[in-house]
Amino acid sequence: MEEKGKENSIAAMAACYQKFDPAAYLQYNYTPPRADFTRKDSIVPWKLACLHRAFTEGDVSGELLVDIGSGPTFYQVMSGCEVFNKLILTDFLEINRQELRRWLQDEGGCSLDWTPYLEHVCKLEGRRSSAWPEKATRLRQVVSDILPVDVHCSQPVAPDSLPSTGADCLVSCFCLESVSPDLPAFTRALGHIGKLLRPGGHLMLIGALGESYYFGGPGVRIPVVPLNEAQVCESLRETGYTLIRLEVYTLPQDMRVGVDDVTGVFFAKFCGLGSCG
Ligand SMILES: Nc1ncnc2c1ncn2[C@@H]1O[C@@H](CSCCNC[C@@H]2Cc3ccc([N+](=O)[O-])cc3CN2)[C@@H](O)[C@H]1O
Repeated sequence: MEEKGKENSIAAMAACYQKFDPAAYLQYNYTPPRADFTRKDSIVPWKLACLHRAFTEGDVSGELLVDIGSGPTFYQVMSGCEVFNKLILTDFLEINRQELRRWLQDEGGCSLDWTPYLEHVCKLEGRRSSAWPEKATRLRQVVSDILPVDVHCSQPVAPDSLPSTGADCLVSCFCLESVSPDLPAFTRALGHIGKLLRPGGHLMLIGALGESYYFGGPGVRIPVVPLNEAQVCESLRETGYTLIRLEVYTLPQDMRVGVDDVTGVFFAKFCGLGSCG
């Protein structure tokens, strides 16, 4: 696609996000049935289990974890916040960065109660679920910044906002495929964020399979580039990542609630350029 065409399709995607509604988005995806902690086959417990295992199996370490495209959610860093002493959250929209700030400042007015998530991750860690306030304190302590990000820029975050050596680990959930007009744009975005990672660092990626749209609020239909597992792995291989593990969740019928046409979710753990370690 010509340069002008690429710019136009990315600008059109950015325009879709101007009506994104964090509260509605959280309601659609982060409440039952998709976030039902009493059900083994609910999506959110599956994602939290993947993240817990990936962060605690011994090969992931360092100082700095960066979450790319945090949206208005924290679940994706509730395991990583125990491993890293510094955590940077990022999002494209100020409205999402505000939502993150509201919870971090613990001043009330948040759109979602994260307590059941904190309790569940405590249990995954072998702790009592009543230890959730300590986990909330830990998460609030390690978050050092909430930055604007644009994965379509060759430099997705402001220069000097990360150490020159890069992040030790990146996590990104449901972002790249939801902001890329097509597969080449998805692959380019992957390359852009890969430059934020130190050699041998790790990338944890959660994304939607077979999704062509989702609702980011009432009537806010946002296009998504439909991906299958092979395309995800090919894009990551092209970008120089080494696959450590790929896990796939297929949505049961009652998890298809009309807010998107996603058929599956993938969790992928990768190691960046250079030796894994
Ligand atoms: N250029 C950009 N660079 C970086 N971030 C950007 C950019 N543009 C927008 N953003 C930022 O990226 C966005 C991230 S939210 C994207 C939602 N992804 C789709 C949605 C998610 C979801 C969740 C759960 C489940 N499930 O089955 O449980 C399924 C699904 C599938 N549907 C948003 O925060 C925006 O602010």
